[in-house]
Amino acid sequence: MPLYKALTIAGSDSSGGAGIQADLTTFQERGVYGMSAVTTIVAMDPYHNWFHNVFPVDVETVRKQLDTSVVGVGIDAVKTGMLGSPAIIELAAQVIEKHRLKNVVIDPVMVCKGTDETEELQPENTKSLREVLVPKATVVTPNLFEAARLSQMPPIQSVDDMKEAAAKIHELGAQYVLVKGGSKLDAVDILYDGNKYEVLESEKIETTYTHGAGCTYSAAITAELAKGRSVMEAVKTAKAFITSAIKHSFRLNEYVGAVNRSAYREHGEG
Ligand SMILES: Nc1ncnc2c1ncn2[C@@H]1O[C@H](COP(=O)(O)OP(=O)(O)O)[C@@H](O)[C@H]1O
Ligand SMILES: Cc1ncc(COP(=O)(O)O)c(C=O)c1O
Repeated sequence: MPLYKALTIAGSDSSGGAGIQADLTTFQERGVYGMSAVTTIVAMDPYHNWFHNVFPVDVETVRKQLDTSVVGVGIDAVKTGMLGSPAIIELAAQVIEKHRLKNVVIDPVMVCKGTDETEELQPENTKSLREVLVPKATVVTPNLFEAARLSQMPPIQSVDDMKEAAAKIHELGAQYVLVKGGSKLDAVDILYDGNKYEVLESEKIETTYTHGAGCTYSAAITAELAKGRSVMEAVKTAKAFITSAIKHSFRLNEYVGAVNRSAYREHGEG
């Protein structure tokens, strides 16, 4: 069997549900070898309402990690998650450009579930994401909040708004835009390639245990692209994978529940 390799450039989620922990376990579930460059460390405060503290890693340390996988090993696909600072966003864009990386999935993480989702964690990153990194994406995967920020639209409230946002984000230079409706818009996602809107639907699951959903979804897309699948095939497989992971999600504590990345292997789509 050929060995397919994927890289995640993302934050570490100390609670294990999202971030690089989600990405590497998803790569494993999808049969792809995973490597990582840690950009930030997120710690949740168990004494103060699960408050998220974000500790950035310095740019040179990120650069050395990227050299390890990109130059030292070689990769078939890459995804970015929480990047921590404009300097790290720019570094990721430079590495993609310099090494002509293919199969680039940009998950433009701006908020964490379990926090107030109207509160953007690092607003200074949005400008760099729009201008520097999104244009390099094979696929960019914003949720509703992130799609509004990237498209500079007011809050997104309908599937038509999602389509409008997808078109505006496509104009930034991304090849495909995947806007995720999530629990607010009936788990409908819109995939736009500049010509056609594909509507991806799944059953909406009544749960708040969705920590790690976005990371897991974009990591599954990345793994499928690493194996040579088309964007459409990759997104369809990843949608089935994340729907099963949400269906079988579990409680971590009084604040949060995480998606279950072994669910698709254990239960299929059921
Ligand atoms: N309650 C739910 N039931 C089914 N699918 C969901 C639910 N919530 C989110 N999803 C789906 O999970 C994937 C990740 O989306 P979302 O949770 O919006 O990402 P993020 O973690 O970036 O906010 C998308 O396909 C979305 O439509
Ligand atoms: C390091 C890191 N990346 C990404 C996220 C976003 O996670 P989700 O997949 O739930 O949107 C979080 C949320 O806590 C995080 O801690």
